[in-house]
Amino acid sequence: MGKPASDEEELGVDPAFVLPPEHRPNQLPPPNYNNTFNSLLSAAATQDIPVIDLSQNHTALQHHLLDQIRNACQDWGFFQIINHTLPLHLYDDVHVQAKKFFALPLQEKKKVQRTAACPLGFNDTELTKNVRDWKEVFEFVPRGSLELPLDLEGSGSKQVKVFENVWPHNFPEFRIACERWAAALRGLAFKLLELISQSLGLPATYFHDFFIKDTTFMKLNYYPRCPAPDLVLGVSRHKDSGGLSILMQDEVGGLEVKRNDGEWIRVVPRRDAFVVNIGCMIQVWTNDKYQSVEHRVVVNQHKERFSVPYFFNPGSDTDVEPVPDLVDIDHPPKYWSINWGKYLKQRKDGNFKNLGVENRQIYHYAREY
Ligand SMILES: O=C(O)CCC(=O)C(=O)O
Ligand SMILES: [Fe+2]
Repeated sequence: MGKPASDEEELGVDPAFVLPPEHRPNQLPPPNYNNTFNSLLSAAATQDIPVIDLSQNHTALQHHLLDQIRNACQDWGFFQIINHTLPLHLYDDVHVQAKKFFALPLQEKKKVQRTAACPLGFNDTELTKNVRDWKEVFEFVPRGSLELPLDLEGSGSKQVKVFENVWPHNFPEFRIACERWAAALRGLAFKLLELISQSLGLPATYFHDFFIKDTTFMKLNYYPRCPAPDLVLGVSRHKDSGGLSILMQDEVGGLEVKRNDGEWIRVVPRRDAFVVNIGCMIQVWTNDKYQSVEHRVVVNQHKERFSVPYFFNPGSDTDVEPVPDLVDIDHPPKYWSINWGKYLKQRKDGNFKNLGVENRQIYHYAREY
């Protein structure tokens, strides 16, 4: 990327991936891989994000569950859920098919490549904060197509552009596995949204209508082994921008969450758990009561890694602003209204090419900004 080849030889990787020193990962001692989830528990960081048991979701224990969710959202912005009742064999199918897809020759994957014109499909040049991520991604929308506004400047035009999923040809089992898993996740996403509403003292279905025509994205993330894991990241530090993120990861580990004291904490992979985190739109709705927390992905020299996030997002035409019930004289609204469709479009454009400026963030809509 404009640098002499010698830089690459010296660094071990293309300089486009190399982070400024202050954003490079801290190296954990090399884990003792023998391919089981348990062996990794001992090698990972000493504190884990809260693990919440969803089987408590019945009258006798619901109070307790809501307390746990409130505490996790306030203290971490992240938690893991167990006893979620989703059939894991559907995830295993996705994992198997994802492995097959990413093992295809690059020219095959590029046939379904994401372009400047369409934010769906395969991508191996994603940027986070304008540095290349050490990963390959396949992205699709569970609804089949995505409608985004054309006008970002506020001319009042309601014109939209419709993007369709792009699936690899002659690979129907890949599409079937992805669509089945996405369909199974939608119910869980609404359930989590209800619990979050209740944990805020709002009616369970308070946010439902915003998500009826959801713009949910799913990603299959593939992080290849990396010769220089101390210089690059699979995904640089970022906050998820939408509603809720619900992620399955394999046993390798690498996801790190920024604790409120600024320390990066490794999320311990659990076969039976989803990682759930609050996105920026929930931060705006809750007027900062629940915040979207920075996280990043560390890669490693020994093992490739897969993860499958489900980004549960509101409908494109949703105007997101602090919920009136969460605002009062002591807690005045911190944000102006954000049109989710326009915000999403701007962020997608920024992830695709280096626009030379910081990507759109919610603090650009903060009232005192
Ligand atoms: O791979 C992971 O564990 C997290 C990925 C992530 O943060 C993202 O895709 O936004
Ligand atoms: Fe993320």
